[in-house]
Amino acid sequence: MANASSISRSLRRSLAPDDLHRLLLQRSRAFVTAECHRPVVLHKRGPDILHDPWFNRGTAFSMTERDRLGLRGLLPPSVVSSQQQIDRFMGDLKRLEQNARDGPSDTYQLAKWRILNRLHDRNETMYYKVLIDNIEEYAPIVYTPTVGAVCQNYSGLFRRPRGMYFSAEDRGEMMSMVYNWPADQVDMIVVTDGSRILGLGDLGVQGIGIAIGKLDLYVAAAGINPQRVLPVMIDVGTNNEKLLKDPLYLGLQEHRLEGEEYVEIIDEFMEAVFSRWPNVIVQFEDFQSKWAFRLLQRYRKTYRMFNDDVQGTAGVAIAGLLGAVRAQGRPMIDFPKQKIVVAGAGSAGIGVVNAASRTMARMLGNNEIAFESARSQFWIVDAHGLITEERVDIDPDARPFARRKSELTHQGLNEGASLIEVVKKVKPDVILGLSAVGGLFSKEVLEALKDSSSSRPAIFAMSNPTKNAECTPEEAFSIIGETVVFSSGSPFDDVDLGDGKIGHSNQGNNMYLFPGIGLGTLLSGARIVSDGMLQAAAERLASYMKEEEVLQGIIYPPTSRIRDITKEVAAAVVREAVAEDLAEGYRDMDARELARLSEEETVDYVKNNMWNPVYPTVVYKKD
Ligand SMILES: NC(=O)C1=CN([C@@H]2O[C@H](COP(=O)(O)OP(=O)(O)OC[C@H]3O[C@@H](n4cnc5c(N)ncnc54)[C@H](O)[C@@H]3O)[C@@H](O)[C@H]2O)C=CC1
Ligand SMILES: CC(=O)C(=O)O
Ligand SMILES: [Mg+2]
Repeated sequence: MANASSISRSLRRSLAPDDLHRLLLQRSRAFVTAECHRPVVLHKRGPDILHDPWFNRGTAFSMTERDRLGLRGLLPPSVVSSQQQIDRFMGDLKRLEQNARDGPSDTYQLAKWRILNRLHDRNETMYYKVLIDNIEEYAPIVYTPTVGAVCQNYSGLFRRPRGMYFSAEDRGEMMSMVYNWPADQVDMIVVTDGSRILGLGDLGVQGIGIAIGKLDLYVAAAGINPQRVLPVMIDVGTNNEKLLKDPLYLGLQEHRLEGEEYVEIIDEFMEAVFSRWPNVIVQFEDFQSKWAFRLLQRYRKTYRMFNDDVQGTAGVAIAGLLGAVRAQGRPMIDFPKQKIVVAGAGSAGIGVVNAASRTMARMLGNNEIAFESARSQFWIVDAHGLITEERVDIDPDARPFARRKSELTHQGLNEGASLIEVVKKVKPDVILGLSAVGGLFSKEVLEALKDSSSSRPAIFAMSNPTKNAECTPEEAFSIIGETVVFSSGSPFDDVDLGDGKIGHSNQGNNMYLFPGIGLGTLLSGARIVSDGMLQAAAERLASYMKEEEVLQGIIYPPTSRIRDITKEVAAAVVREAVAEDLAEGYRDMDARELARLSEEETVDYVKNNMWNPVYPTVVYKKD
């Protein structure tokens, strides 16, 4: 490389002083420029580059660099300039100052999330030890409600990528891209397309936060090895106009793909991950309802997968509904007599009604009459009011539960009747909200519930995050009184009812089931996740609660017991997989050995296979 000193003596002599000075300056500029552009030879690829602060440039890596360096899929799809990176960082910093001046809000929770996230980046073992030992305090940070705010602010909070991103631009590349992930073994994938994150709507690529949060619980509650989990975002665009206009948004800045094009991308993703990791389990999370049902039907008989919002939520709701029956001092077998009003007919609401009516029907004899009788115990109200068979363009998934014309006259209700009217006329034992509408169980609705035919009406305000809860426990206990059984999707504190009495606030969230469903499927080696396995999980959660607890209105365990309950749920799933002849075994434990295990031995087997956050002995071996 030429430098200033390489000007020959004869040339120096032949030039006028000014010309020589100009030439020297020119040459020195050229030298500096050439030095800056000299390629840096890297001896690492993929994640090792992203974790090296000297070489990492995050989202500013161009697409060709991502391909050259094995980074495709390890970063959100948008390529940004270094100035945009700085703008994003400064915007985030300023927002924090602004919020702090306005008083405490999500900011305080987000600050905790940032500190935990930094620990997660530095030392996974320590991060999970902190999380497991303080799960009650930190589950609301890494999971709902704070994870909702994290997703909303993701582009600002983004520092270091976690997980994989498959975008519409990666069509035809996924089969090779999966090899950019460093781990040869992946047990659990949580995948989202960001189209319905909690009750916050379409957050596009920013929804990756929910997949990360769910996998944190897989590690903390189920003891899945953190080196074998993979959060995934499938970015097919977003219909969130605000994000589309945001220059700092990290996802594809185009509207969502629909129809067959969309399905082809998800198909390609499934083929790619199962081709590299044939034993992986894929949990679908927070897909908008129309795709949630369709993709579940498409894959559930061929792949080890389940949809948490449809199936996990259903199981948790069933366990809680059975708990509410017991809280009335009645046996679980009385469940089919409960009248249940459900607000919300999306993936979660319909998933609950489907599974709960099947549970009732089984208790009634599992025949056609039983199914008809079970169906008639549910009233579903959506954004357009009560769903009846007179509904024009009725959603096919809701159709089986539409109230019949003959029943309507008898009940004095009409198509589209409001929630208040329905509660007044039906006098339900339970109202269950999966509507994503905060405050939907208004004072009037709660007043109407006072006329419930139950001695202990139950309220499930299951929508997330906190601001979307259909009502708060304070509202429920103050309006209905101490008899009410209350649960919510995001955590609330118990309510002091005076005279030493406590109004228990249960957390009715699928986090009590999905970790055990995943772990049980893994340890049984079941090729699919059957209805029976899901039912076994729900029943184990229901029976986990002791009589004296449910009589006090405690229908779900506290988060502090989540590791223990997950172990029990996983063992129930393993046993059901064995009973259904679906289990193919795991590592040394083949199907025959699994079948020989007693109930107690199955629980031990699960416990022994759970990862614990302890530093392993590390030794150096030369290649
Ligand atoms: N606690 C838990 O474990 C879980 C909670 N959820 C929560 O459930 C909520 C809904 O989830 P999806 O079903 O997937 O969403 P979705 O958007 O598909 O469904 C929402 C439903 O609520 C209905 N709705 C809207 N306004 C209403 C109103 N004023 N009255 C009655 N119904 C109304 C809509 O018509 C729709 O049927 C979300 O907030 C989500 O966070 C979801 C899964 C698990
Ligand atoms: C808990 C959960 O899965 C949801 O709110 O979507
Ligand atoms: Mg969800």
